[in-house]
Amino acid sequence: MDSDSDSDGSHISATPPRDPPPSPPPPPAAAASARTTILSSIKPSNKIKATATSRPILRPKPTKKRSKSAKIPEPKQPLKENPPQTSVPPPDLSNLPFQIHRSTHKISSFSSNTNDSAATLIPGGRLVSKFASFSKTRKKDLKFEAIESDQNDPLISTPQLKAELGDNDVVPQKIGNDGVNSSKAVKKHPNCIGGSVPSSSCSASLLSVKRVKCGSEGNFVKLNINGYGRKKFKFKGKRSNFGSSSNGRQRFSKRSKRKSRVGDGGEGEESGLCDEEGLVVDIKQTEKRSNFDGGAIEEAVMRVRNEASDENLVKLLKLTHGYDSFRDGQLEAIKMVLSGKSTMLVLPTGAGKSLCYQLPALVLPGITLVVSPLVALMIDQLKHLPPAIPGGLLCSSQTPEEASETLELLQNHALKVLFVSPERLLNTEFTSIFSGSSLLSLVVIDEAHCVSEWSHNFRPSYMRLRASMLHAKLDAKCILAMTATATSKTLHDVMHALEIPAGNLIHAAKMRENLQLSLSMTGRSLYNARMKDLMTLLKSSPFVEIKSIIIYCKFQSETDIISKYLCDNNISAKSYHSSVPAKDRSRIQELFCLNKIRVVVATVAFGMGLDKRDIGAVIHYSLPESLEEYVQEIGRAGRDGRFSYCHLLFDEATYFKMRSLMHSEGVDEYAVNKFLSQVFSNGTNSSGEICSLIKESASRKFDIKEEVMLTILTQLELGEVQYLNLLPQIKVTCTLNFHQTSPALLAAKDIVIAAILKKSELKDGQYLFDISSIANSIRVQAIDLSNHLRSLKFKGEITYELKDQAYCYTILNVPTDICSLAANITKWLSEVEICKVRKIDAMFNAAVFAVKECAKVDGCHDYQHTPCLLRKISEYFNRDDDVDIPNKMGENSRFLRADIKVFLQSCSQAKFTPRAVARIMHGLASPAFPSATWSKTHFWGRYMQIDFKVVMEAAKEELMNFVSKNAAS
Ligand SMILES: Nc1ncnc2c1ncn2[C@@H]1O[C@H](COP(=O)(O)OP(=O)(O)OP(=O)(O)O)[C@@H](O)[C@H]1O
Repeated sequence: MDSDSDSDGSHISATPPRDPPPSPPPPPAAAASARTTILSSIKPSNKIKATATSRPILRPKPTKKRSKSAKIPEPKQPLKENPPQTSVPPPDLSNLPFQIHRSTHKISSFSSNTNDSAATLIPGGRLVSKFASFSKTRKKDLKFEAIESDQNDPLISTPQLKAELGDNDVVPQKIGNDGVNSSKAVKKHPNCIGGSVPSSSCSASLLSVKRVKCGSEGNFVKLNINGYGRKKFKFKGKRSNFGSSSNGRQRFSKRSKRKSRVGDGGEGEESGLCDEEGLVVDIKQTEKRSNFDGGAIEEAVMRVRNEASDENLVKLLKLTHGYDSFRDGQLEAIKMVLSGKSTMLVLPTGAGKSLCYQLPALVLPGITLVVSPLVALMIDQLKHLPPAIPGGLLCSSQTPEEASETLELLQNHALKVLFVSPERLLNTEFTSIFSGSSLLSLVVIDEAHCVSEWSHNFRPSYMRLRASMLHAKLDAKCILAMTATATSKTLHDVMHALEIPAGNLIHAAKMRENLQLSLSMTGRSLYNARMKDLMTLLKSSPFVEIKSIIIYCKFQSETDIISKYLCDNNISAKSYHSSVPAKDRSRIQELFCLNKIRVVVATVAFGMGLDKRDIGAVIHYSLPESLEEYVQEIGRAGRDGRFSYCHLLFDEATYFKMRSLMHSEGVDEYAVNKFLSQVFSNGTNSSGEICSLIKESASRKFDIKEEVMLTILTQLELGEVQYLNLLPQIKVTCTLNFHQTSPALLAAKDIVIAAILKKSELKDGQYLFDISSIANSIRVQAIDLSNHLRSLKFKGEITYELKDQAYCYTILNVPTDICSLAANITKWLSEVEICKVRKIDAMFNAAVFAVKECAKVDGCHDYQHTPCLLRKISEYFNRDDDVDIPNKMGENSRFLRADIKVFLQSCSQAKFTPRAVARIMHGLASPAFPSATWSKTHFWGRYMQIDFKVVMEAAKEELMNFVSKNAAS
């Protein structure tokens, strides 16, 4: 396929040229003058009002009392002392599932040794190692902007905060609660909070956890994720054991989520310090930790084991987490799990789902395995484990040594909680640890909606998480599935896959009541208008007073433009998306958490695993893809229980663009057919030979996105007939050099090297070979071969480079009828595509309803539509997903067929499918038709407003005409 040619004839069309591209945002001066105009009309009202202009202009309200300049944002005051200044009556806080307290303490930072990355913690209070809080999101694809597959990528950068903030930002002198000057506040992994952790012996006996032998550096596991800061953790200052805080050494620890809520629980105000990963350190909590009574916990655990009564559980909660009571749904979920019942738990964002596995993990005899979709999330959750619960994680970025250290801890019963990605379950070495071992007590599926293709965030790797597989491979006795956002259809699907009985659903997904939802619609394609509206919004009350804001955008380019625009207008802002280097993303998150950046302008990549409690506003600069995404993102605001503000700016043009994007993963039966033929081209092989499919080239060849290929492969493994067995993905093309021993000598004592010499091609003195074919020739797993090469490299014998990430599998059954299999798979994928389109339609319709149709009763007024949006959200989550949602798409255009015809003539050398043509007409890039080439065509994105299916139908007809004409001539 010649997809790189852009025909000269593309300028000929039946329609006039498109609108000119949007002009850049106004210069700061212009914006400033606009601002002056707006400010001159300030009225003492905080309501958002429309001006006489056609575009809604949001008027700022003067700040009643501001003690500091806008540059140094004030910390929010305690709610009780300073209720939000809004015309909307503050919510009835007594209804909140938690009490609200605010810190009046100064936020400051402290120094740390930041170069090490780490991850596993074991009882004994040693910091096993430490890691940065953020990982790289590899995919640029919008849909998966926030999703990091452990299998695929995530680079975790190590923060260099001290260097980045400069010494001024470092607060090295901290006086411990015991009065001792702990001049070096050494950063610790929070799951191993130095002196504040209970005595190891108590913890170990309590949990029947064996202490692991440790070297001079203590119980240490290195986890230098993805090579960042690949240094051993160097402990600065005197290391203390569990309970050693009693020796007078003050420890600063990251404030865990539960710590922050200790303050909430009415135990006085927090003392907030920020550590270099941006998490607040709470001295009071550290005191709690140092008072941590392992013996008491052990007794409380025993009592719960004897009788899981409310009283016993509350006592345990108090001892482990410091909370006085459970929140809605928690106690019920914990009791279900403790009684061995698989449970589906739906709680809103920030409602405390983690606790529902943390306590059972402590009480249950075996290990709790937590499957999580993002490495960033795993890290976050590991950090927030209470000190009594030793945890670890396994991810693909670890070296084999690091991973085997964690595995050793696991097998030695030194871990109670282990975080893994779903891809880990492809690893038979890993799953074999559990099968038939009774090692595992509980499997937790975090973000369980990812299991369902009807969710807003379906992950192919999550498909693997079916009860049958979990029982068979892991010997899982009990499953806890958790999510904050799932429609009835998604829930049904997840519960079906995980075999959770309907009666075991705990659904307390009522939205938090401290979020005020407002929205405004901007004029069509008025890029500048939207930008100005945003600026006006930020200069208006209540946003002008808010010190911590996230602005969500759909496109990476938007985040860069907006953050620059805000900076030009004296608002400290940074853009955040998956193309920002991992290290910079880490830094941005840190600075945001330190309140050194007021606004983060981000794609969906930002937020997951972020527990910044004082985010006062979330602004959507463009429409979220679904109400699920909207709910998830606004859920970042107001985690401290304070009144917080969420504004949605939207417009029709962006809706059309995004609706088009919902079709970007669709596939044709033709492509699926070709793909399946390639997958099964090797036929069955009883010896279980490894087949591999290089992701990038296959994706281009079949014009199917990588994520979709994986979905198909997973379906082939998990469908009614098991056609294949997926193996972990690896890079298959290897270029190798020998260094110490001669190749022949090494081959004589190493079977792998012998095979390489036999099967590789010698090119410029380097040996070039395919990992899977070498593995097949000596009948080892590809992953084992890679590990073997790694160890030879470690010994200095060889160096090598790997490239070409590939899907690996073994074929179990070859389908008798590939065509009907392809038809079935395509039908299923097209239903998924329709479902995504419905989701964005539902989002758009809810927003349009609020703006245009809301009768402004029940408390809605001006731009503020909390009641009606909440109603729409609730209806959406409770109704059947299959209902058709009216949409604004055009049914046809009289120029469409003519334009397609001209386009096909002008690109006669390229091979198109109807979908490929429709994508180009909708301005959608695909692996075989990249935007770098095809966006140059005159027709790119011209028919975005015509329903994709209609364009595809027209393309099909024109292609048939074109082919028959060519055949005739
Ligand atoms: N019973 C409780 N009392 C007080 N605070 C609690 C309680 N349970 C949990 N919390 C706190 O609530 C916060 C949010 O908890 P958690 O991170 O588990 O929420 P979540 O439901 O997983 O949110 P998300 O869906 O955004 O990941 C944490 O700071 C946690 O410590």
